[in-house]
Amino acid sequence: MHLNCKSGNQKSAIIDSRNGREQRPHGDLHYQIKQFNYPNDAGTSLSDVQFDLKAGQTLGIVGRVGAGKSTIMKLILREFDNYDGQIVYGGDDIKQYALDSYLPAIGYVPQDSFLFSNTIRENIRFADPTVPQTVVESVAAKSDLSGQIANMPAGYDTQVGEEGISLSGGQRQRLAIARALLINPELLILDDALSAVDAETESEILANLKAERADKTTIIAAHRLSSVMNADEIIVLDAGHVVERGTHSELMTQHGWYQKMFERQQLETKVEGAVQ
Ligand SMILES: Nc1ncnc2c1ncn2[C@@H]1O[C@H](COP(=O)(O)OP(=O)(O)OP(=O)(O)O)[C@@H](O)[C@H]1O
Repeated sequence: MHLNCKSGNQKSAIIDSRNGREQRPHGDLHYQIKQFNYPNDAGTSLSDVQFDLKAGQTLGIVGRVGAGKSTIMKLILREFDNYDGQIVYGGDDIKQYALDSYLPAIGYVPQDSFLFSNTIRENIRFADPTVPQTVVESVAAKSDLSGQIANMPAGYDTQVGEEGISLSGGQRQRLAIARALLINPELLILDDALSAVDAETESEILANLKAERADKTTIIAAHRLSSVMNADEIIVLDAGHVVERGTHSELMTQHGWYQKMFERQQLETKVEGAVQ
């Protein structure tokens, strides 16, 4: 089972490769989708989406609501196989890997993650309950959650979920990132996973990830453009197409959606700061 797969998604019948490659994918990720339509959906959800990422690089994906950001990730996560195109990771088509080897190498953090009725510690080390406390503390620190846990009634033994305290949206997101980091994923996918975290905390977490994951790949989909501005490449999607691409500074000279949206968000941040 994939650690963070969204439940309830309509899935096509994906086939686990018999005699599939039983190896963790690592290295370059080549993504080339000519076309993808959801089963039973008349519209085209992705069309001509292409990018290449080397191990250690970060890709940012932005665009309006429903542009297709999550759909890009779903294909990497093998939720659907019925696309025209190819995704090659570590030299092999992702369909050639055994799912049990492939999926545990990917840390997927959605906007909302589930929380078990259990302690903070067990929630973080869900993927491997034998992991020592030092590792749990280390991933909590990288997710900027240590200080918050220290202030909870019983620290890492604090019960959360139905029978315990409830966490704020930002705390839940940080816990989900800690949970994903525990498996030291080759590819970390943050799918609007920092939306409830304030901008300052977000930049601390992103700086930690950059420092700690020098040879690992990260994909960040976000509405807040500050989440992706330090990415090696940013793609702007609209209705399943890539309409702009480049680094932050390149996109800021293109006078397109990215530049306008970035300036608008900067202004909103200033106004909010002045009101507070
Ligand atoms: N399981 C599904 N079946 C059919 N259509 C879907 C499914 N999931 C998403 N879609 C459609 O595909 C398109 C892209 O959706 P997607 O969730 O990838 O967008 P997004 O850019 O991630 O949006 P958001 O910013 O709201 O997260 C939308 O039109 C959406 O309605």
